[in-house]
Amino acid sequence: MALKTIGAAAAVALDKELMSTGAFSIDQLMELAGLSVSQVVYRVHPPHKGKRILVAVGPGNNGGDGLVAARHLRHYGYQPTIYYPKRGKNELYQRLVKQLEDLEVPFTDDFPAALQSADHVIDAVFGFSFSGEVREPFPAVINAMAEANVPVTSVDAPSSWDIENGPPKSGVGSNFHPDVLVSLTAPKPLVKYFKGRHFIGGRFVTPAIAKKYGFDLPPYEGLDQVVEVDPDGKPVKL
Ligand SMILES: NC(=O)C1=CN([C@@H]2O[C@H](COP(=O)(O)OP(=O)(O)OC[C@H]3O[C@@H](n4cnc5c(N)ncnc54)[C@H](O)[C@@H]3O)[C@@H](O)[C@H]2O)[C@@H](O)CC1
Ligand SMILES: [K+]
Repeated sequence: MALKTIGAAAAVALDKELMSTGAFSIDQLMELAGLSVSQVVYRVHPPHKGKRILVAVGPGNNGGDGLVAARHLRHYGYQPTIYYPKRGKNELYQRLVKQLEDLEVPFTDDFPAALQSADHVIDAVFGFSFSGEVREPFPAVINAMAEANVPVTSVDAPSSWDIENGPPKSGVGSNFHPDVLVSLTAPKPLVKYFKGRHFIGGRFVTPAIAKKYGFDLPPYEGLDQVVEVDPDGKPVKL
């Protein structure tokens, strides 16, 4: 049995459908996506392994998931730091920033320096709308994550990877292999190039939507917002 995936165009259509006929707001979906990411970090990197979490935040909704995850992690007792060089003008992003500021979560302009004192990194730079070559100021961030001595958890996609074809053959991102991936809603085709621990999150999909887009709902247990799966898509029992 192969792991079922959805391509970039299907991911965009599914997202739109949830927010139109599905009657969800973007805030709700982003909150649940970010909550999933925070639960994965708690599982793979519990606080006793080190509380300093550096979050690389991109300009779109993938970045928004990272901002939400950072807020939850702060409430779990971690010490997140945010790198957010291209801030979205959308008021949703501004509210997420305000919520972090009110929790006294620091923001940094120097990603490589912040990485020196981080215990874990969250890559929330790009998700399913990434395409082409990585533009400034993100090449240095991708390179730093590729060479990090601490584990990296990528949100929805390893940033800089092509959603269908995985890591670039050369240049920025060609050596970026994060340790952990949280696929939101459903895995994207790039998962076949990913070798680390793989989780599925985003516990908001109805059985009808999953059927329409041709994937299986993960067998979430109890209160969990995430399921770890093996390369065949079978749940990993802890
Ligand atoms: N239904 C879902 O699955 C949900 C998805 N969400 C998140 O939303 C993400 C998709 O968000 P968006 O569509 O806003 O897009 P992304 O966050 O994937 O990225 C778009 C941003 O990156 C920039 N960008 C694209 N290619 C670039 C390049 N080569 N160099 C530099 N910048 C580049 C674009 O200008 C845009 O600002 C998903 O991956 C997921 O993380 C959640 O927030 C909510 C629910
Ligand atoms: K990402």
